[in-house]
Amino acid sequence: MRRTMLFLPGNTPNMLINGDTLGADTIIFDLEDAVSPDEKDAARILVRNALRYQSYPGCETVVRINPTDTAFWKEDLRAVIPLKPDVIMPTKVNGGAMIREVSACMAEVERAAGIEEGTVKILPLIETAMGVEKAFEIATADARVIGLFLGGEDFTADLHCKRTKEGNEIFYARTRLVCAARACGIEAYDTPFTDVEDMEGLEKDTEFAKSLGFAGKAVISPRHVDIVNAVFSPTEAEIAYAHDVMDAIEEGKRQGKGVISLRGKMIDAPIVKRASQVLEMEKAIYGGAQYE
Ligand SMILES: CC(=O)SCCNC(=O)CCNC(=O)[C@H](O)C(C)(C)COP(=O)(O)OP(=O)(O)OC[C@H]1O[C@@H](n2cnc3c(N)ncnc32)[C@H](O)[C@@H]1OP(=O)(O)O
Ligand SMILES: O=C([O-])CC(=O)C(=O)O
Ligand SMILES: [Mg+2]
Repeated sequence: MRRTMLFLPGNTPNMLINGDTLGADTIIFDLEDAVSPDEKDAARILVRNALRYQSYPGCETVVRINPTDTAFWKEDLRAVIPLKPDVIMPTKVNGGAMIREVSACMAEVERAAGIEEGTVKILPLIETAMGVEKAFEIATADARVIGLFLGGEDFTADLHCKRTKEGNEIFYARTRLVCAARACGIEAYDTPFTDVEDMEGLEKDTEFAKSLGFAGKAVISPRHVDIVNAVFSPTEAEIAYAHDVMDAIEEGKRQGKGVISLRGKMIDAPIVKRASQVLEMEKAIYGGAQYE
C-alpha cells in the first residue's frame, strides 16, 4: 500500500529524522533535484546515516538517485544499497535499457555487500516525453520494477508547456502510465501537487488521480499527507457496500446463480473483484475487517 509517498530532501537532517512519524506510507529520501550539485556528497552521507541509525517502522523507504547521465548515480547506489532501502527510484528514465543498467549496478553492489541479488526493488520515475512513450517497455524491463511513478514537473518542461493546476497537459501521461502499469500487474503513482498552501486544490487533484486508476500520490509536504491518505482509502460506505456485495454473492452461490441483484443493481464478477480490492485495502489499513 503506497497511498502517500513523502519526499524528504536528502540534505535536510531535521526532515530525515522524523520522516516515519508524518503518516506517509512511503518516504522518499531525495538525492536528486531537491539537492544542489555542491550538496550531493553531504546528502548521500546523511541519507546513508539515516538508513543505518534510524528505524522507520511501518514506512517503506525509497531513495531517489541521480540520473544515469550524471557523475552521481553509481556513487548514490554504492552508498545506500548496503543499508537495504526497500526501493531505488531512478530518475529521468527514458527506456528499458536504463532500468537494466541501474539494476546491473544494484546487483554488483548487492553481491559485494552480501545481500541477496534482487532484494532492493526499483520504482522508475518517468518524467520525459520519451519515458512516457516507453512506459510499457520500462515496466517490463526488469523483475525489480514494482510500479511506475510520474514526474509532472520535468515532463512538462520536456514538453515545453506550462504546468497548470487543472493538469490537462499531463492527462495523456497519467492515463498512459496507469494503463502500462496495470497491463503488467503493477501500480502507477501520481506526481506531487506542488502548492503547499492549497488544500482544496490538492484534494481535487488527488480525487482526479484516483479516478484515473492511480494507487497513490507523491507529496512534498507533511501537511498534504492526511488528505492524500484519505482520498486513497476506501470510505466507510464503500467498505460496508463491499461486505454487502460479498454476502450477496455468497447467497447467490447458495442459490446456484452467477449474477444476482443487490438493492436493484446487478452484481457480477467485475463488481466482486472491485469489492475484494476494497476489502484488501480495509485489511491493509485497519489490520482486519473494520465493519462487518
Ligand atoms: C519536482 C520534484 O522534484 S518534487 C521532489 C523534490 N522536492 C522535495 O523533496 C521538496 C520537499 N519539500 C520541501 O522541501 C518543503 O516542504 C517546501 C520547500 C516545499 C516548503 O517548505 P516550508 O515552507 O518550510 O514548509 P512548511 O512551512 O510547511 O514546513 C513546516 C514544517 O514541516 C517540515 N517539512 C516541510 N516539508 C517536509 C518534508 N517534505 N518532509 C518532512 N518534513 C517537512 C519543515 O521542516 C517544518 O518543520 P519545523 O516546523 O519542525 O521546522
Ligand atoms: O517525482 C516527482 O513527481 C517530482 C519530479 O521529479 C518531477 O515532477 O519532475
Ligand atoms: Mg523531476
